[in-house]
Amino acid sequence: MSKRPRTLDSFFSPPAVKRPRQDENHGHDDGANGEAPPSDQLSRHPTYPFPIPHLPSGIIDVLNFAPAEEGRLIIDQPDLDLLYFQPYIPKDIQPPLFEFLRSELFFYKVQYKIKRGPVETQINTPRYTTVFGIDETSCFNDDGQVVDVTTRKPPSGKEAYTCNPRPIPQCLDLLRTLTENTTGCKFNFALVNYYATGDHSISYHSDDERFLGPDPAIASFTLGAKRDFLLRHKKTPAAHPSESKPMKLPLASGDMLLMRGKTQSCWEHSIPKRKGGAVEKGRINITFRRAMTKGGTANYYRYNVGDGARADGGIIDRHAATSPRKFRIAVKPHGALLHVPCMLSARARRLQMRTLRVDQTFRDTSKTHGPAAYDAPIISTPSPPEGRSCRDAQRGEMGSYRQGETRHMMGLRPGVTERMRRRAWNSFGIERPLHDEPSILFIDFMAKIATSP
Ligand SMILES: O=C(O)CCC(=O)C(=O)O
Ligand SMILES: [Fe+2]
Repeated sequence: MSKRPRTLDSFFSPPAVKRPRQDENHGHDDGANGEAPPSDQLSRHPTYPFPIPHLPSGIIDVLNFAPAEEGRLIIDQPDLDLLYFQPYIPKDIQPPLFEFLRSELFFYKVQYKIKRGPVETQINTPRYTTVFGIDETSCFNDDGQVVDVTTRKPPSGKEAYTCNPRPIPQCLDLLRTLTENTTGCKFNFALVNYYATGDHSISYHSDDERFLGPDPAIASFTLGAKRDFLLRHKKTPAAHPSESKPMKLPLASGDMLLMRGKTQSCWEHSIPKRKGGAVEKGRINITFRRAMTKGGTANYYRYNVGDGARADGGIIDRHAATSPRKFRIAVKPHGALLHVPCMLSARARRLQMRTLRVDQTFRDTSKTHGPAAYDAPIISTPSPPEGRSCRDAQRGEMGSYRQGETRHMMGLRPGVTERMRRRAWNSFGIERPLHDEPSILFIDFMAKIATSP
């Protein structure tokens, strides 16, 4: 990290939104203080906008008891072959796993154009998505490079990928392996949908693309809010409507539905919009699939990550649901000042404070800048110890906010109790408060700004 200029203005200038380099020292403690997660606890890849933490061991331990229930066969309709686990993921870890994935994965709201005849239509995907994995023809070598499975060389020329495939991070790969063991199926893709509100949906479709091969098996997990999953037989000349009836499965947190056999070729499924408080807490759906060809990989990245997976390096595009930004906190012995340069458009954006973690490490400014040169204390303002969100701030708990500006500050009141300070620091992943440290410390961290739908 370069030295910061000393003026207040320069401190307040929004940090550049840049793509983290792979060799950046994410989450690594420089040894000065604190216990940021060790680097081997993160899944990293140049295609990731930011590293993804490994699953906490508490979740892994319980996950190993999955499936929580035996699967129930649903084969009583023509061409339907479902195995339904209610639930698959043990109850105790459903909420933390949901929260973990929601805050640690990066999601996109993809837009794309389709052409029907001369008419071009823009589609706005009505949910957040993200995808990891690569088809059967290739894999990632130990350096994270995409290589052909037989030659072990990067595919080139006509064989080259038009997207940047992303390896499945540890937190999803553990679940993928468990699912393979339970089902006897092979999966190389993890496609994640995040339905943040009841307005989010997926319309009737079937996952019958040729690149999945004939009669594909797809394992589909639910975490968070319960949502109805509708199924109906496709209208084909051979189908007799009287022989099959539409179905509704109220998929609840932890459930896993394995769709296999002719389910994709003969049936369609959807998650319709729903109203009501319960759906507003959001639902994550993870599907594991197996793609056979490069075309499958390109298709999945195009529709689930959009420009985020372009081979030319574009990562976080404007459709990103959660954009990682680097922020900076200045900690004084008697309080903390959090300066959050976020492009806040009133109710549209929320700072996901819970998703913060220390990215770089603290820096003792008495050595690098000299505390006298730093005038941050003047912006010290009352706010809740863990100033949760910009909305808190708008209720008057935020101090220095100038209309039309892209800067926000939330701070701990000077003189907060040791306990409050400890909590605040803990919320940034710092276990040991630096209360006897006389100088201002800077902590750089990543936060995600979620754009509400
Ligand atoms: O959210 C779900 O349960 C279904 C998702 C789905 O059908 C898909 O991603 O293809
Ligand atoms: Fe689907």
